[in-house]
Amino acid sequence: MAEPVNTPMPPSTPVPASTPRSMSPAPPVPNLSPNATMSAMSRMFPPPATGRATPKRPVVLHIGDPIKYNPGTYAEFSTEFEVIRPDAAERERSEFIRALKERRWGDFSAIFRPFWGTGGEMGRWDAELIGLLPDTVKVFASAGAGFDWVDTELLGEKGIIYCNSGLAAAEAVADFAVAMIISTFRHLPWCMTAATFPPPSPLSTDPAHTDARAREAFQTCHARATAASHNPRGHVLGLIGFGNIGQQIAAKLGNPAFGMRIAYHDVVRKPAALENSLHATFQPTLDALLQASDCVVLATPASPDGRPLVTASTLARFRPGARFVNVARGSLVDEDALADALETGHLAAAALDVHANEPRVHPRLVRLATRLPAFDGEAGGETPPPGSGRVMLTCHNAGGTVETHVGFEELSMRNILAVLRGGEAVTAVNMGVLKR
Ligand SMILES: O=CC(=O)O
Repeated sequence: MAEPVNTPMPPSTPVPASTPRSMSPAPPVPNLSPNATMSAMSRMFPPPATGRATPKRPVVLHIGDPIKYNPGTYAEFSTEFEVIRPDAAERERSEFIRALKERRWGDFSAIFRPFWGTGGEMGRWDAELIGLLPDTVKVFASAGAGFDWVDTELLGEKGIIYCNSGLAAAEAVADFAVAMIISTFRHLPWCMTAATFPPPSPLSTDPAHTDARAREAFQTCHARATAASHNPRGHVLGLIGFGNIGQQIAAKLGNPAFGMRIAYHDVVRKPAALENSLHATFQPTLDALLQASDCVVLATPASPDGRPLVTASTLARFRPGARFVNVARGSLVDEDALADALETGHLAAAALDVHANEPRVHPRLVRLATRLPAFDGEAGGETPPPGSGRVMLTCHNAGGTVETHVGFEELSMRNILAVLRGGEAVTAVNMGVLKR
């Protein structure tokens, strides 16, 4: 049964630290400070002043968890609209389809998904689901930056505006990317694995540090990681995608902070004023970017056809010893080819927050992340052998902060308020294909 939600908010379950982010073409980088308050967010995404009373309140279909962080905006939202929230069972695909077919929720005007971790139970928003939406739907506003799970073009053909929330996630993703980029220069997975090696057995009473293998792992890493580690300063950071996230990464790692030299490639060159303010050099082709970069970062949406951008042939064009970071989508990378490039040492290191078959992480990459480099006895030299301990792997966490979720909720509501009041959406992504 649908849960009526025009009542005070129930406490909701904690928001999973899943991950939002957007690589969509960027408006100017907003000041989404970690301390952004509800009212600050409201100022950032103000509703247009075109509200008009309607005799019957438009219906909003709210999929996923109840609102948790923005009671003020929600009070406005739920006064203006009749909000219907299908329960978890109704959100399963077969039941969701049945409900749409029998018009269980009537002629709703908007779809509202405020969280990334819930509200996706019905699976991909493809022709099957979109074809069942009533003609009254005008806007679908969702948490999350990526929209590879929804056919935004088809929504546009039906006259439905799709709004993402990448703007709210950009700072969190960029911060996480900074950590990952530094990891590729300093081999943090190796340092961390060595410090905790061997993992203590639950039955052992022997503290790890008395284990000879633990001492050896520590001392080897302490002595040898130096030869493989570099300061990011002066190295070229090559960003594939220069939307909100790419720009924020550039701002955090370029001059004067970390002193990296910023290069980027995107489908559309950014205005000179923006390039100048971020000291960013445009590379007109992907090849040119790869050949110029010491560390390549993916910050671009998934390919519409789901095909990888980073393949064996792309990897062959990276500089020998380059580093690679992915905070975009796992589907953009051929993971076997990446494992090959790390095992041969063509790439020095990688850091991957996203994976092609989440929640499964590619076993070759896991091995590369968790095995300590095996030195070839005393004769092994200073440089560690390629591959092992050179990959940082995380669980699609980059965008997952409280501040991001505060922004997701607020921005999704602001988008719906704007469109249903007859104004402009704040973060529409499919206006180019919208049939009115
Ligand atoms: O990956 C998460 C998102 O798309 O926001």
